[in-house]
Parts: sequence; structure tokens; C-alpha cells
Amino acid sequence: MKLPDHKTKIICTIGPASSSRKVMEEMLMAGMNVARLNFSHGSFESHRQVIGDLRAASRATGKRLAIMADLPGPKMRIGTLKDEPVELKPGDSIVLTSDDIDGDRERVSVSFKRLPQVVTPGNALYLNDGIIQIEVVSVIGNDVACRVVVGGELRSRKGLNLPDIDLGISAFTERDHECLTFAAQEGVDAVSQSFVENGDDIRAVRRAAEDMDYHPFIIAKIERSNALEQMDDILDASDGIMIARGDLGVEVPIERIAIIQKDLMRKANRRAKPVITATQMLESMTETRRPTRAEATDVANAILDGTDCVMLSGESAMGKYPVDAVAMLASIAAAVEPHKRQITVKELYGGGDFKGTLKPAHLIAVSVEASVTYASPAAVFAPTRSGATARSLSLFRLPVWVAAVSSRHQTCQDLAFSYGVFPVHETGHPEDWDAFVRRWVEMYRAPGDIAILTEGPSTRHPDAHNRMEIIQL
Ligand SMILES: Nc1ncnc2c1ncn2[C@@H]1O[C@H](COP(=O)(O)OP(=O)(O)OP(=O)(O)O)[C@@H](O)[C@H]1O
Ligand SMILES: CC(=O)C(=O)O
Ligand SMILES: [K+]
Ligand SMILES: [Mg+2]
Repeated sequence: MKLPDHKTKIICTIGPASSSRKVMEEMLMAGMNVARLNFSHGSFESHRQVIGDLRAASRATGKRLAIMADLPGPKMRIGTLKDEPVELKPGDSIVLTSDDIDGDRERVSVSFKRLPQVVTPGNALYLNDGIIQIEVVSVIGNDVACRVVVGGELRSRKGLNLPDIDLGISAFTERDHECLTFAAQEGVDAVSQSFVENGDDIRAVRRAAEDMDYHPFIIAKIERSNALEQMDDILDASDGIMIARGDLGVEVPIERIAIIQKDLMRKANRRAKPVITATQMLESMTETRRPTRAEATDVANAILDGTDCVMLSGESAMGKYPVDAVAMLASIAAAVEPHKRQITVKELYGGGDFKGTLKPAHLIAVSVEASVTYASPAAVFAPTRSGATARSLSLFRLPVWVAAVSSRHQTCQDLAFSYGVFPVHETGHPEDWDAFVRRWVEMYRAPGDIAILTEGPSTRHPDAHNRMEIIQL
């Protein structure tokens, strides 16, 4: 067996292009770690089928895979179109209506029934990830008459954004609750909530899940401008975040995305919460076999800046080259990671004076960081119950794998989102760590003369001390 060549985790949206077992297996072999199901599309029946096939593909390949349910949130969309695509040109008139109709180039339905009440003439609306811009001319009954400002191609169920308008709705909708119930029934590992505005939106998801005795890893999707002012609260409430650049790039001026992205990564890294960079990472690979130079560089920079995961959307859901796109992310990651500087404790905590403020678990992480700087261990072994120990080691972006050993299946699945963490599911806690470490190093042929083992208090040994052990191999 072989350890992956890349430590950045790869998330792939599953859609028509990747719904066959064969493609799923190829994507796993190419490096997919997490499969994302977008509940804005497809039926529960189709998602159930996909979940079954993904699990079968994971068993067949022996590759661990976490499944993430992406809840739609209060995203507004247009309805279906009779004929598509529809080409909109500047100056064209188009009506958005809350009536339930099959749309055409004159009149298109919208999922948000209160649209006519919340808009006023002059408001700018955006369609299809902001590619098309329209302006409200007048509101008559259920119809909002608009004029096309920037044209483009429109297809069924594309998104509608109203960046400056307060919709007065919570992020966790009735529909999300239905999707969450389905995810709980299917035992989906992780849930991402769209259009989060504050920590309460995430707490609502967590509470609803707990009421079902369901404990998924919960990701907050950052894609609204007001979420940016609530990041401390959102990070406290969530297990990780996604920089959802598709909607974010419409909701805030696109020229600010780069700085926002870097800032979000720094904040998430500091708290050891995994961060996902999403949307248009290899967009051109939807149609062509090679990415653009700009895309390859975008992926590289996200990794250098501190992303844990890179994500494919349309590329793997409906593109021509889903497997090539995964392979491309994996090879960019493998090429870039050795150039990523290991993070020092000083940098992590902003260079401030933190003497006396670090907890024992932090001190262990600091010691590991120092050891890896001066030696090249085969791996760092971190027994972990909740995954917190492994995540606190991950944030140093060590050049060696953190083998996170846990008896909890959910913890292993959660760690699919963490950079450089290789989850190892061990039902019985190993009695003989020395033998366990040797076996693992041998099995994966991990090079090195030593291995590092960390251990802190556990439920079995609540009085144990935090310790770091050097195992001579
Ligand atoms: N389960 C699915 N069934 C059919 N088509 C899908 C499915 N999932 C994704 N797609 C297609 O792939 C495209 C890209 O997927 P993506 O997840 O980025 O969705 P999106 O609609 O752009 O937006 P968002 O992520 O904000 O919900 C979708 O617009 C859709 O056309
Ligand atoms: C992924 C997603 O929802 C976005 O980029 O908007
Ligand atoms: K979604
Ligand atoms: Mg979005």
C-alpha cells in the first residue's frame, strides 16, 4: 500500500458526469477524499443511489471516502426553461415571476415567492453566478419586469442573487431540514450549510441534527457579505468553513475575493478548523482536458495560502473530464506542497507573547513541530477521539503524514477534511503502540529512522499526561 502523493484533500461534486461506479472508482484512485452531493439538484432517490455507489466504490478501491451533503439554504433560483439555453442580450426585456410556469425568453419563474415584494425599480439582480446582470424596471403583481444589462446564456435552475437586498430569512430553511433528515437516514458524514450569515445559522443545523441523534461534521459556506463580519462566531459554531466563491463573487465585488480568501484561511487555520476553497478551481476543464495557467496557479496559491481542501464543482459534476480534473488537482498539490513553508508557532499566534497561555496539547504540537524541523520521521502518530489532536497538528502543515488513530468511525470521516492527516480506524485501542507503529510504517513503506507518537489523556486513561515519544525504527 502507498500513501497519497498529496496532503491537500480533494472534494468532488457528484453529478451526471460522475454518477457511474466506474468513474467514482477512477476518481478515488486519482485522489478524491470527499464526495459532495449538491441537494439543490437531483432527487432524494437519485442521491440515495449515488451514496450507495460511492460507498461500494470506496470498498472496492480500499480508499477512504467521506460524503458531504450540501444543503441548498435560502438560495434563489430560476425554474425550468422550456427550451435551453436561452441567450439574453443587453437591452432585452425579461420578466421574473413568482408564478409557477415553464420559462422561456420572455418570462421565467423564480423559487423565491416574495421576490416581487422585496425588489424596487433600479435594483440590480444577477443570474447564473453573476454572469448575467439585469435591472428591475417595474413590479406588477407577481411579475418583476427587468432589463438585461449584461447578457449571457441562461439555463434551467440557475442561481439568482440579490446582493444588496435583505431577504429577512434564516439560512436553515424548511427544505434544508428535509435534506438533513435524509442525510441522517443515509448516515452522510458531513453537511455544509449554504448562505450562512452568523453562528446561529450553524447552531440551528447542529441542534436539528442532534435531535435526530445525528452528529455530522458541519461546514459553514461563506458566500454572503454579512457573514464576513461574523467570522469569529461562525468559526466557533462550525467544524470547518467553505470559501464558496461562486456566490461570494456575486455578493461582494469580485476584485475583493483574493484578499477575503486569504483572510478567511488565516482565521480558520488559527483555530485549527479545516477550510475548503471552492468553485471554478479548474473551470475550463469542464470542456477541455488541460486547465488554464491561471487555474493551475489559483490551485497552487490556495494551497500555499493554507487551504485544507480544494473542490471541484461543475468540473466533476457535469464536465467532460471528471477524472482528469481530480488527477490535475492531485498533481498540482503534490508539486506545490514541498514548497509550502512549515508554519511556526510564533506565526500561528501572530508573533504575540503567548508564554504561559498554551495548553499542554498545544505544547505537544509545538514539540512535534520542532522535532519535524530537525529530523525526518516516517510519520507522526496521533491517537485521537474527537480528532482535535490531529487537527492541531495538521495546522503546522508538516512535511510528513499525521496518522490519526481513532476508534470512532465518525472521527476518521471528519479528518477527511484536514490537510496532511491520514485517518486510521482501529476498533480496539492498540495496547502495544510500538508494534502498531512499526507495522504501519512497514505497510506504507514510509521512509524514516524514527516515528513520533503523541498521546494525551483519554477516556480510558483520564489521568494520563500529555507526552511525545520518539520511536526508533
Ligand atoms: N445531482 C446533480 N444532478 C444533476 N446535475 C447536477 C447535480 N449536481 C450538480 N449538477 C450540475 O453541475 C453544476 C455545477 O454544480 P454546483 O454544485 O457548482 O452547482 P451550482 O448550481 O452552480 O451552485 P451551488 O453550489 O451554489 O448550489 C450544476 O449547476 C448542475 O448543472
Ligand atoms: C459552492 C458554492 O455554493 C459556491 O461557490 O457558491
Ligand atoms: K447547494
Ligand atoms: Mg453557492
